Amino acid sequence: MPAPESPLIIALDYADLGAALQLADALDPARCRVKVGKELFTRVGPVAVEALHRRGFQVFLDLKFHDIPNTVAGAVEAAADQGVWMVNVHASGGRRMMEASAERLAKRGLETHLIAVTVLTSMADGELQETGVSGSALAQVERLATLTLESGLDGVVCSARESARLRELCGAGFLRVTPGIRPASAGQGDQRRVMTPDAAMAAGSTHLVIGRAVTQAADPMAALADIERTLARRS
Ligand SMILES: O=c1ccn([C@@H]2O[C@H](COP(=O)(O)O)[C@@H](O)[C@H]2O)c(=O)[nH]1
Repeated sequence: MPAPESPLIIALDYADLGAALQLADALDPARCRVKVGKELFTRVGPVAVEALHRRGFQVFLDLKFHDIPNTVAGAVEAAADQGVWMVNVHASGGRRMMEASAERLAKRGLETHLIAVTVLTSMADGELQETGVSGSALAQVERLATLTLESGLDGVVCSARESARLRELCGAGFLRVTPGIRPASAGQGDQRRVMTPDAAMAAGSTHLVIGRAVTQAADPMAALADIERTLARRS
């Protein structure tokens, strides 16, 4: 299956495999990728990834590993052994953790993209400061993205609000995978640093992660088609 040109990654945040596959079966693996996150993976395990691979999807395994270097490198290797397209760690786990993970993949010649979460898109400046970070979310994202680049990873998870700055800081080839995408008509829910799909692309995001705007829509496929139309108008 050739890689989709689309930047869209649909987050299959479901509590059971049946619901996730029901949506996956309505999606076209030539037109989007899918994301398996903590809820589905904790309930179902690698079976979810296998079922999506059988359907031809490239899978982003979004487990955001955060632990000591040896443990995270082992988990990243285990994800890559499942053949996932992308896996991630928390950049706040530090340089040695990220380097160990990137080196583990390189040593085995595994082509899974490895990226790092900078600051969760659900956090605004005030909430971040409660955790002991004194500057703004943007300053922390810049710091962690630079560390991620220096540690040899392929890109970051950030908000689309930071995409333009990170393209400048880390180069166009450094992936900017952005959740917190909200069509103009959608509520922000628990997300804080949000952007619309077209604004996110204009800002320089390389990939857009979209969950509830599609999965919780009354008609998920119509919601997705609307997003695709918005993006097509840009090109
Ligand atoms: O900073 C982050 C990192 C990961 N996510 C994940 O993306 C989706 C977003 O879902 P929506 O329903 O579109 O809000 C979800 O799976 C998160 O775990 C994120 O939102 N922010």
